[in-house]
Amino acid sequence: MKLRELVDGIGELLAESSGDLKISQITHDSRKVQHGSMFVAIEGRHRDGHNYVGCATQLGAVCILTNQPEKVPFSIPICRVDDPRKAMALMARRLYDHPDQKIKIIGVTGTNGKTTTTYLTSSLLRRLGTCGRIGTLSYFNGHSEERATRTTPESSEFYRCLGEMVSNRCAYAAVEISSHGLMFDRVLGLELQYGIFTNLSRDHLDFHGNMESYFQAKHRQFSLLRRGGTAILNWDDPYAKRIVVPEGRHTIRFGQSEEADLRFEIGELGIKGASFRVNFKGDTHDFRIPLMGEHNVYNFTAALAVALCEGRKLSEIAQETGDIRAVPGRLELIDVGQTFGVAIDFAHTPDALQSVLRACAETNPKRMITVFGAGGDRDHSKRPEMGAIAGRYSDIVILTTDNPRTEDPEVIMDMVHKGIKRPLGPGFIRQTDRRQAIHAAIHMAEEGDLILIAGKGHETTQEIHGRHYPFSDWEVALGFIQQRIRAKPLREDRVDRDRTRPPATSPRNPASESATPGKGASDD
Ligand SMILES: CC(=O)N[C@H]1[C@@H](OP(=O)(O)OP(=O)(O)OC[C@H]2O[C@@H](n3ccc(=O)[nH]c3=O)[C@H](O)[C@@H]2O)O[C@H](CO)[C@@H](O)[C@@H]1O[C@H](C)C(=O)N[C@@H](C)C(=O)N[C@H](CCC(=O)O)C(=O)O
Ligand SMILES: Nc1ncnc2c1ncn2[C@@H]1O[C@H](COP(=O)(O)OP(=O)(O)OP(=O)(O)O)[C@@H](O)[C@H]1O
Ligand SMILES: N[C@H](CCC[C@H](N)C(=O)O)C(=O)O
Ligand SMILES: [Mg+2]
Repeated sequence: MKLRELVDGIGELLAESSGDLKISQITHDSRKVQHGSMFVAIEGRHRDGHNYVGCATQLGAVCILTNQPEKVPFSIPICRVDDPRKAMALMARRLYDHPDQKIKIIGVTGTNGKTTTTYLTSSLLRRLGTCGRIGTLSYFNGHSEERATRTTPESSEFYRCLGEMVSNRCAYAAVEISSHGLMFDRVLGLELQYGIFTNLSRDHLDFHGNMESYFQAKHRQFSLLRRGGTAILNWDDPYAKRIVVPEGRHTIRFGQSEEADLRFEIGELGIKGASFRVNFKGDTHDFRIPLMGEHNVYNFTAALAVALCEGRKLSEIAQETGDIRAVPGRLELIDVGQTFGVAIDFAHTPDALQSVLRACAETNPKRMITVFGAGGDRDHSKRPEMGAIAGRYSDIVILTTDNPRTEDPEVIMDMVHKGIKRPLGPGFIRQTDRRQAIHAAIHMAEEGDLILIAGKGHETTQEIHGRHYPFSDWEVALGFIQQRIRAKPLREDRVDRDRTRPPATSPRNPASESATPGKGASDD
């Protein structure tokens, strides 16, 4: 696209003569610059993008988008704007030819359940057309999957990915919209056909300060709904009632509340999944999904709302839920025939941990063993709460390290420890090394016990001081279970190989055989 067309009405070209330049790509990251790129220089919290203008130019950038042209000492065409992130979003949307006008976008916001809901939505829509996805696990453009950098990437990547979905003839895109994404204008300009609100609970207060600001950030998603679009709200969450849906948009309230338009009633919850009855506009059907926990019934119902709006029938969807698969790292069971259960889950907020521990309790384990920690450089206030919840629902708590990032793991663990409210001993172990913590859980487990390894889910690395060390809870746990099986063979009839995923399926860095921090570290 010509530079002049891209900039028109959004910014000011400092040398009008450069208007005919062709721009092929737009990026905020000098490392991703290609020949023909517009480089957006952003002054961030840690680094100043202007320091990378030289590098961007060498890599082929042909124009710089900035609010501080005086910081660009090179003779390169400059576009001046007031806010580079906002301008980048509007220009990226233009460069990729307004992809949100060509496919229906389903935005999902909320503290927990976004990733699961986007997967379920794309699964329920697949008979109507391909559904792309943007979120924590990966970006799927309808043809190939790329490793995710953020849950909601910067607008340059976000719109590029939507553009690829259009080229790959996707009919839909299910996208996770994080509160950071909304605050940093990563999805500015986007028009949503559907806006889902899953729930709101404590998280990210390091960034938002308090729950009210956090809610207001999430609330922004609903201003993106296009006329005729639909807000899909979890009516059992008190925050949903405060969401103001703009005029000319529809609303579907889902949940167990009498007031819900799409109402469900839980039947049975257990290790094999959930059964429940759904009522929508007088039509009632029984559902059974192979996902554990009431929280997954909420996620499923949100996805169901989209499918129903798109014309699918409750009766036909009820017939096809058997092939739904667990999302990687979300209550994924490892079952290679051992006599105790092992579940891997991404719970890293108090509410998620409580939901997942409740789901585990519904399977009536002999003893509940929980291995978990809290991430560094993230909301401190959630740490003791997570400790309290783990203590409340577990017979044995093994407190360990998550991604400490730049923090001291012992300090993080001290904060979680405060909430656990039980003495160190057989019911409460502190083990800083996550690998050793998982080892301890697997070697103490007895027949009928259930081990939950929470916090890292699908992640295949552990982040320590800016370096990512290969580490996969799945692989580490599987290795120790197999070690135990070799030591004492288990009953053949319990082997369920279908529930054992092949190693390192994650789109992120595959973890190496050895999951020991210190080996094979990579820079961020
Ligand atoms: C708080 C936050 O979200 N910060 C994000 C923000 O950082 P920042 O504005 O401070 O940027 P910076 O790191 O100082 O860099 C400034 C500029 O220099 C550029 N740069 C930097 C280095 C270089 O070599 N070349 C270069 O061009 C950067 O691309 C950037 O444009 O912009 C950066 C560039 O896009 C992001 O990498 C960074 O994410 C940080 C690392 C992060 O951890 N974010 C998390 C909290 C996040 O966004 N999470 C949400 C929610 C997760 C969820 O709950 O699901 C998400 O959507 O992922
Ligand atoms: N509807 C829900 N309510 C409460 N907890 C949930 C719900 N759905 C999932 N969880 C819990 O939250 C964890 C993360 O789920 P998921 O990845 O779907 O959420 P997310 O909102 O995408 O999270 P993130 O913000 O980290 O990307 C799960 O592993 C589970 O423990
Ligand atoms: N999307 C989440 C991921 C947290 C994962 C958890 N393992 C941790 O490190 O806290 C975040 O950025 O807060
Ligand atoms: Mg997610």
